[in-house]
Amino acid sequence: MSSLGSKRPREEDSNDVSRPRKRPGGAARVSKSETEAVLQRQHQRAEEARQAAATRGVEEVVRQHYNAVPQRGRDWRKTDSRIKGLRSFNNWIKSTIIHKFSPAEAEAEPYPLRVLDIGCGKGGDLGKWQQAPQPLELYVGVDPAEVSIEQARERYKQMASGGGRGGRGRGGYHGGGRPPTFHAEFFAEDAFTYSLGDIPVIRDVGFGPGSRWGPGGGFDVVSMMFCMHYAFENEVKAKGMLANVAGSLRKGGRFIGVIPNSDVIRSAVVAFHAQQAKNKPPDGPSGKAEVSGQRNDEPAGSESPPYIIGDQDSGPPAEPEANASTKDTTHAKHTEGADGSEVVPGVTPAINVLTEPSSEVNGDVEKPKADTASTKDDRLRSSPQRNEKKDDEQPEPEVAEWGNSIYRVRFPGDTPKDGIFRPPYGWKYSFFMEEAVEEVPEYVVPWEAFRAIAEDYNLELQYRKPFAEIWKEEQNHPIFGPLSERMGVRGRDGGPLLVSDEEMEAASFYHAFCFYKI
Ligand SMILES: C[S@@+](CC[C@H](N)C(=O)[O-])C[C@H]1O[C@@H](n2cnc3c(N)ncnc32)[C@H](O)[C@@H]1O
Repeated sequence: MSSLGSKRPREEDSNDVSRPRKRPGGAARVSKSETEAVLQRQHQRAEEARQAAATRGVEEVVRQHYNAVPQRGRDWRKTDSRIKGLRSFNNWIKSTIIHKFSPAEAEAEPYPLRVLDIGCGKGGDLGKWQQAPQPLELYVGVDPAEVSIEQARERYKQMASGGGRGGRGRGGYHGGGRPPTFHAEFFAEDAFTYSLGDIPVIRDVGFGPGSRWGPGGGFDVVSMMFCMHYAFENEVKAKGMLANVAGSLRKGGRFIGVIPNSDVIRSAVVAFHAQQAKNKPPDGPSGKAEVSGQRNDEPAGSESPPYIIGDQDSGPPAEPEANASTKDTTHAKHTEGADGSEVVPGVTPAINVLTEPSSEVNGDVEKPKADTASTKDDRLRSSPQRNEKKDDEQPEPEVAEWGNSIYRVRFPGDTPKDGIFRPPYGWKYSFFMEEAVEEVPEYVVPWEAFRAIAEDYNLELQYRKPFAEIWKEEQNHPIFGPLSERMGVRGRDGGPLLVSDEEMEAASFYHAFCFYKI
């Protein structure tokens, strides 16, 4: 498997072979120098382990987290889950996006789809693809969490043996019921670091940049549900991810997905800074460096270089991040803009001001580091206690944090005052979602910057919408309306919404998108 960026880490053979213990009393014959040597080796090993843990990549943290998420049965998810409304709603959104963007282009000649699901997890979307309006012939699932991949394989096998539940008549779009009509393969692979062109079935279908002289990829749809934000740790990963997406798609193919909405993040961050300014004593400077869309590694006051797409070291222009309501028209360019202080309608997260150890370096603000997420305990440290300042202590910087009893977002350090994240990579926050995500590091995907970079890969924006708007627009659709009832988003016969306000606020953190490969 070739690497897109770095070299594949080799799995070292474990040297941890237990030796037989010395018999009792044997220690007495070990000399002092031998004991010292053993202690020194132990010390060295402990130090190596500490260093390994400190440098453990974010991908490793994410992989381990998803591997450890228990697989719960559908009955549990439908009855015992505290967030069953949110689960149903998110599944309905995914089904709707899959349905909307995998129709036959030439209705007269429908052909079976080839779908690549990057970050497929435990195969939760297999049933949705089974129920897509256009039949599939091939589904390829890729995810670095090998336990999840095994569970996805098992799920497909169960579907193939007719063991799935639900189906169109019983539970909507996410069960199966009928054996799948398509062939499926699953691979444990990091799709941001390694080229997917090395996976035999993907190579067979077709993989490559493509040009007007030759073919590109052979997939009709690449799907990335709740996954792409992990790629924005750095430029190499984000572009590695895009090279895999674009390399897999045929001309005219679609790239669909859902991710956290940077407009929501920006609104929350801007509101946080506004609150900070209000709390500031009226006289005198705060002494705090202001982060206002300037690269963190530049001296304060220097001008940002012009943004060149694809240039390793350039950030995007002070991006007027798009208003999230792009028109749903094929090939429509995303043109709406919004000023930096806009708050996404209907989504004004409550901001908590917590304190955190300083990330300021020499008056400049250090960009969030790509290290592991802070622990839940860190997160729950109460602000009043930490605000107790002794006279000789420097005031601790405060960090943006918001959420409710279901979800929580928290930046570990400073954030740009205008909510514009430049450069567009590496803006880490920790994310907690009840029953689903335990304090995993995620990265802001600054939308306009991402859209511009995607164009470099011949991916043109076709659709982008926040979840809440999708619900508003599609709830009475002749297909998606009844589907929402079958999936438990609302009661039967146009009954009440079964998603609580807190669940809807958590869902409103996300938006969905579709790009078109030109
Ligand atoms: C929130 S889960 C979503 C799973 C599934 N798409 C869904 O919607 O239910 C995010 C998934 O992204 C996967 N992921 C994280 N880093 C990845 C990478 N480098 N390549 C591919 N998948 C990745 C995780 O392992 C995890 O399964």
